[in-house]
Amino acid sequence: MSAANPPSSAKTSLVPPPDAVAPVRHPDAPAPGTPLGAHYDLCFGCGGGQPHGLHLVARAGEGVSVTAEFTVKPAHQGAPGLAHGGVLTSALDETLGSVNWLMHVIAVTGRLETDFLRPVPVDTVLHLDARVTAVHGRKIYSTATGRIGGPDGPVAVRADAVFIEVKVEHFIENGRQEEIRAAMDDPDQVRRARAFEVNP
Ligand SMILES: CCCCCCCC(=O)SCCNC(=O)CCNC(=O)[C@H](O)C(C)(C)COP(=O)(O)OP(=O)(O)OC[C@H]1O[C@@H](n2cnc3c(N)ncnc32)[C@H](O)[C@@H]1OP(=O)(O)O
Repeated sequence: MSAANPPSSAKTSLVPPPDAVAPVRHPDAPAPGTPLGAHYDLCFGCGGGQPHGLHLVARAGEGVSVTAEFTVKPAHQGAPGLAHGGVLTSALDETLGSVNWLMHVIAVTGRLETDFLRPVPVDTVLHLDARVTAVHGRKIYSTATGRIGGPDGPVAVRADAVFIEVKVEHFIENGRQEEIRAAMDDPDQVRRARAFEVNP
């Protein structure tokens, strides 16, 4: 797609087309309850190497779903004492991004639409839940919620998304060489696979 010729809104719809199919869990996907770990140490969403990142921790769920937690820190404020909306959207984006690994697919966010239902104070644990609802070619349709006060608490944020499956070239051609080289040299084989689409 060229930047000068963006897709029409019909092409970026969050509603799966009628011939979309159900997502298929990869046979080697981690068992429900298994922590997924960071896909990249410097990822703003999940990496341990980002001091002000979200440090989001995700676990495999049933089917093609994950659960995750993110604790809102003072560095994540927008209004005094409240989480910034963009940060909450990042937490939803990261959780939705991680669920694609259960299909052993590498995908990037194409479209993400967030509803903000309740304010989220600093120190709150946001309990996230994301699942893939449908797949159509390279398009992956998914949905996520973020609850406060516990995993069964009220929904504070929710999002619907379309992720687009990409090949390793997406990162190699568009990323900075120094980070790409470092990620490729990562001794953790699973993390390397998740970043670069090579089945371990
Ligand atoms: C590795 C895990 C990382 C996880 C981190 C958390 C997730 C992220 O934040 S990823 C970072 C944010 N996202 C990005 O940077 C993506 C930037 N965008 C791009 O690189 C490109 O536009 C990209 C790859 C999405 C699509 O480009 P391209 O590969 O040329 O696809 P293209 O052939 O135009 O479209 C393929 C299909 O996707 C659809 N599509 C393309 N863009 C969108 C969009 N924005 N929304 C919905 N659908 C779209 C097209 O309509 C087309 O559908 P169909 O097959 O039915 O015709």
